[in-house]
Amino acid sequence: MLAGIPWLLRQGAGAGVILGALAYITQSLAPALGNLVEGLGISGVRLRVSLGRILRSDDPARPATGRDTARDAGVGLRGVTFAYGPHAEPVISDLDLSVPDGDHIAVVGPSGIGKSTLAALVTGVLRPDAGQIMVGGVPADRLDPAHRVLIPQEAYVFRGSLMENLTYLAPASRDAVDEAVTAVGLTAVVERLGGYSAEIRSGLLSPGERQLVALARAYLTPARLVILDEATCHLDPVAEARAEEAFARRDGTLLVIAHRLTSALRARRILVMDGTSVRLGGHAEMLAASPLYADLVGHWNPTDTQELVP
Ligand SMILES: Nc1ncnc2c1ncn2[C@@H]1O[C@H](COP(=O)(O)OP(=O)(O)OP(=O)(O)O)[C@@H](O)[C@H]1O
Repeated sequence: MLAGIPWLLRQGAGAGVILGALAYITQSLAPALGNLVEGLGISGVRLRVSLGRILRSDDPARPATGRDTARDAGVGLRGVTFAYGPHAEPVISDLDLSVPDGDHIAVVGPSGIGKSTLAALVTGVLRPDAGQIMVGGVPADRLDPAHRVLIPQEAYVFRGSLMENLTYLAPASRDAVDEAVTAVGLTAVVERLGGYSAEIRSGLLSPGERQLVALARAYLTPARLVILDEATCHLDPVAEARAEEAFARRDGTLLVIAHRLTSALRARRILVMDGTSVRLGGHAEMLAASPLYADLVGHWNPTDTQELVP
């Protein structure tokens, strides 16, 4: 998709790392790349250099940063097909999907089936080879980034104060920050660090704590379409439930790429991607309609912390 992607893949960057980083670029974090301190599964310096090249690229395939205003946070896909190259097998094939404004959907499926790719398409980071993706009546790649926020698995924090990290995407009052911190379950971290003026530096935060910061940062934006792409995978199940429920209570549409089956049970509807078909429905409906989902539920032990990889 981008000139830098093959280079990044050769350096060992996974799809999630690349998509997450590109999503952050389209979410206005580009100026902070120079201060990127951690959250990367590969060499931060090498990734930074490559992303710098991508940002300077005149490649027309580069992610769009549109400015169109959505009328709501509904998502519609019609006949969407996407492959990672002209000769590659499509990851998404002729997909139709309608997610009304205010819906809460969990996306479930085996590793490598295309869940992050779907998230990147809806976010406008990737463009479909065929078909159309609309958010609130606007093509996804022309949407003003302020209308949606993607929180990828790789949670980025930056050199600067905790407050700067939390309010990077949108300015917020102290009360709003307090509310977001309480809602996603970041309070204990703020207390441990000694308050919002604490300086964030490499090694200070665990992966789970970085995810909580990224979640609170997203919670503070006005975006009404929120996409959590395994954004809580480093949290324990209780912390994950708290953070996810905070976003479910928030006004707008929530798409959760599920890391644990509990995310599916919390959602209003479940999108099951199993390679041959994509089905959408409630828990009971999916149990009856999707052998893959029934299998996942059948093997699920509510007392353990197993992940959603069949
Ligand atoms: N940048 C890329 N270039 C080429 N192929 C890619 C790229 N990113 C993803 N893929 C491939 O596309 C397919 C779907 O990947 P994707 O990351 O969307 O799956 P996923 O369901 O999110 O997986 P996981 O649950 O492991 O995160 C996989 O076969 C993957 O190897």
